[in-house]
Amino acid sequence: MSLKAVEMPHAAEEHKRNPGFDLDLGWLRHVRMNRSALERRAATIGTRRSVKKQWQAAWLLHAITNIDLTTLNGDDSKGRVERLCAKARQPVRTDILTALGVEDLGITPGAVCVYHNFVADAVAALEGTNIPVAAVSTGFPAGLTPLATRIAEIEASVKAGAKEIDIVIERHQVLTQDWQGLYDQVKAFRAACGEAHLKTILGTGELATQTNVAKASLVCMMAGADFIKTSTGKEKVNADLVTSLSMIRMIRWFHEETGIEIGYKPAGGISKAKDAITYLAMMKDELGNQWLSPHLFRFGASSLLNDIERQLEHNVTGRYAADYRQPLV
Ligand SMILES: O=C[C@H](O)COP(=O)(O)O
Repeated sequence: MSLKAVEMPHAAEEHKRNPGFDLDLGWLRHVRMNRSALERRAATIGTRRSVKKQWQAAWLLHAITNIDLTTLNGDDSKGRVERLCAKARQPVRTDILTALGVEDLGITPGAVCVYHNFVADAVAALEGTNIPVAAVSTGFPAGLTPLATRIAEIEASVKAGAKEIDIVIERHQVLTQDWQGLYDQVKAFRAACGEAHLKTILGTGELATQTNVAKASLVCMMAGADFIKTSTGKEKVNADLVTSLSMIRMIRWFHEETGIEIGYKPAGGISKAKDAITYLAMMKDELGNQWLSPHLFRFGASSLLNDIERQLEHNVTGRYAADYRQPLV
């Protein structure tokens, strides 16, 4: 099998960061999302092309590079975080990689994502790799601790070695259309991040409308977000394709107006390899190939990698799952 045509991107690839812009309420007034139109479009994603067998493994290997390998549980421990980091170092069994002929590609996930208290343990466990540690800071998952506490939390996570900070916004600011309040907070979070990249979690399942999702996305990008992310994984409704379309269309619009490429991170409930391929197809169709790179696209996921590894094993043993004959090239 040849996997040469699929470029394996490097997580540390140089990329122009979002410098942030003024809050433009006039632009915000033009933002409207039509849920039925989004639903119609979402229903077509992944249905127009079929992935040939030999490309399935390539797409899945690529998807691994997009994963923020995550553990965010109340019973997390140093041992669990170290096991997760060991998995990040070797995300797929060597015998599977050898059978695929890709043992030399050095495939690793986009980041390891943990609570602040485990950042130092993760950094130590990943020493000698180029896998960054991402921290969920700012009172995750509700984001309702005092602002000064949240800013101090970001600073502490950066000091402990986090290269990426996933913050949560205050959902009520969106529900009451307090765009200035949201902008000011995200701008303060961006300043506290310094060189660390800022991902803004919107908690989309709690934002009531797709227009709210789109407006919150835009405000976060104006305030300097490097990524916009759907969910904490703790809301009742987490990532889905309809919400993803609202967000990535705002990424497209922001890029058209400013020239700045913002990353997208769907998170929560994405656990199947075939869903990963559907998301990649959506990114490719809506934003183009460059948005498949880990510096512009991540899955926030705790169990997706396990399913991808299982599917790769099926692939090398020639047992192709029927529902796996899916979209793409
Ligand atoms: O940001 C990542 C999510 O918390 C992970 O959610 P998951 O456990 O449903 O994959």
